Amino acid sequence: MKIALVQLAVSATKADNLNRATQLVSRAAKEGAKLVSLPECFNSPYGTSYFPEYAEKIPGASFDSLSSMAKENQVYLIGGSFPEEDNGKLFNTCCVFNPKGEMIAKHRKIHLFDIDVPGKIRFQESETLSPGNSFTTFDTPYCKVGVGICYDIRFPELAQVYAKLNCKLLVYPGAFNMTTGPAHWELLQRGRALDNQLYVATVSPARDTGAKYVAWGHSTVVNPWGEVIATTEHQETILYADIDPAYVEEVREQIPTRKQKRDDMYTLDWKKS
Ligand SMILES: NC(=O)CC(=O)C(=O)O
Repeated sequence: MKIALVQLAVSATKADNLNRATQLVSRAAKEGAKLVSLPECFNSPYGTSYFPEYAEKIPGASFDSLSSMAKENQVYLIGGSFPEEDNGKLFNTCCVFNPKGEMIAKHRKIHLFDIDVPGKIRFQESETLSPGNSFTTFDTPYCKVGVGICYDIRFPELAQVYAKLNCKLLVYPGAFNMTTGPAHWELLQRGRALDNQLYVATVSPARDTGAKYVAWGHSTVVNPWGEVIATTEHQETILYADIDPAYVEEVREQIPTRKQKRDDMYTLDWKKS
């Protein structure tokens, strides 16, 4: 399965973001991608003050555009994320569409990005957002896919649950920054991929040095062996990679850690379906 990660240059103008996303998804499909992903906050700048202003209901205008992009281009589309308003609460939400344009999954960021690194970065998503409470997977003809958003990648248990649910590819739309990006972005992806012996893809917005929150960029794909098989710098681009579900099985047979877990000593316990 050829996948395409759209590292979109996100501006403060929602209509421009939607137009650029439409063009780039169409270009990715013409290049043969079967699954395309947009980045976190693909239609608004990333920041707690922007979330209330840019929030939309689901369904709504951005939802409709994403649905059309998937249908017109006959692709599975992971719609990055946008701020969602529901019953007076805001969420950082990713909608996933099948090639008919139907929504087949919706992920609300489970782990909110609340950090304070003195002198570097303080960010408190919980100032305006509420967390999601569900796991998100969907089926394609090629393999099952698990979805997380950005900070979700820091929680190995989530990736482990997805691996147990038989996902062979995890996709994280995400916007790391100039402090945590160089330090942790690739390391986390390789860790999640190697621990769970599956593919991990991350999709960042392009870097805008004039923005309040400067994204690291560097959208990347890591294979089940822990190798980076595709990556890029920080400009707007489309990153392509081939996902081979048979290779996941091959690696799992070669190094059978999944069968060697000591369930008599520890188990992964999850409380939601
Ligand atoms: N923006 C995020 O949600 C996460 C992030 O930047 C980090 O974990 O670092």
